[in-house]
Amino acid sequence: MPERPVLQTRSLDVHYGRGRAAKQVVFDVGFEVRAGESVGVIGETGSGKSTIARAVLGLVRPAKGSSVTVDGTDVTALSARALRAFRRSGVVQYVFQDPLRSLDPDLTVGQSIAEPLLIRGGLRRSAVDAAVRERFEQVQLDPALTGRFPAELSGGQRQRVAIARALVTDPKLLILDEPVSALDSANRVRILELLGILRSADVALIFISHDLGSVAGITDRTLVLYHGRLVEQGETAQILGAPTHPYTRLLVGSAPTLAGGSIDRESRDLLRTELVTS
Ligand SMILES: Nc1ncnc2c1ncn2[C@@H]1O[C@H](COP(=O)(O)OP(=O)(O)OP(=O)(O)O)[C@@H](O)[C@H]1O
Repeated sequence: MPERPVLQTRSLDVHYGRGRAAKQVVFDVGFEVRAGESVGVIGETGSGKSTIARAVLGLVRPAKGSSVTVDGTDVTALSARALRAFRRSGVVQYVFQDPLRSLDPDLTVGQSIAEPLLIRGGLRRSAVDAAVRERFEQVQLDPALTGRFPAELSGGQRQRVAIARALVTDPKLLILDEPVSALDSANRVRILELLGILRSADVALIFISHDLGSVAGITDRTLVLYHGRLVEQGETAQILGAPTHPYTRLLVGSAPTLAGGSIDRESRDLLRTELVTS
């Protein structure tokens, strides 16, 4: 394993809004992800999972004193222009829950996969085409689909295209935000298998999910967020098998309800009582 983590956050605080309207949603979050590692991020709706991902991409500005270092660069210290260049470099890529959000409906899927390389520039057209073909193969898509538009594909195929597009810049860090939750169970399994294959490719993965079964299947370590705070982190088997924090115990105990996106009111009330008294 290389010495330097691909991602390191320290004292990460994020607020939304300004002045009196400012609301802190992430508090003092610190963690690392290394090359080849797959890290799950779990926590109920609104716990700050996507906000942390946005901070890694420089889409939200963390508070002073926070640091988010990606491949040796502290993104919190970059100017707006340098941040755009950082995102264009493709060192970090983000896959959304709904691939229709990340794919341009007016581009064929082949064009969509090529786009990040064309934006970054510096490659001949033949090299771009070869990279698109290679990624199609890597995500096990039929090459005959290259000329189709996103609307002409199934949800599972579209998510493969979104993953291929994310991989085409050879990212060091791939953030997957609920990548399987919009899919039916057969496609969900296929995409998880695919992500399992990608794990060996030395890409660091962050896998944000409500589905603890998926997290158990493809991550080495897991971070547990509760109201914007990192309450527990460790090996996934330990976190899901023998959680120590009361919130994680509740989350794991109510796993089936989490599939719906949020724990129920009764559990939440119980949790509050437990946390206050723990
Ligand atoms: N652009 C925004 N402006 C103001 N508040 C926001 C914004 N985006 C998110 N929030 C708030 O920040 C908190 C954390 O939201 P975030 O989307 O990071 O949670 P999450 O854990 O990813 O939730 P989910 O599982 O529903 O995606 C929530 O209270 C949310 O309402």
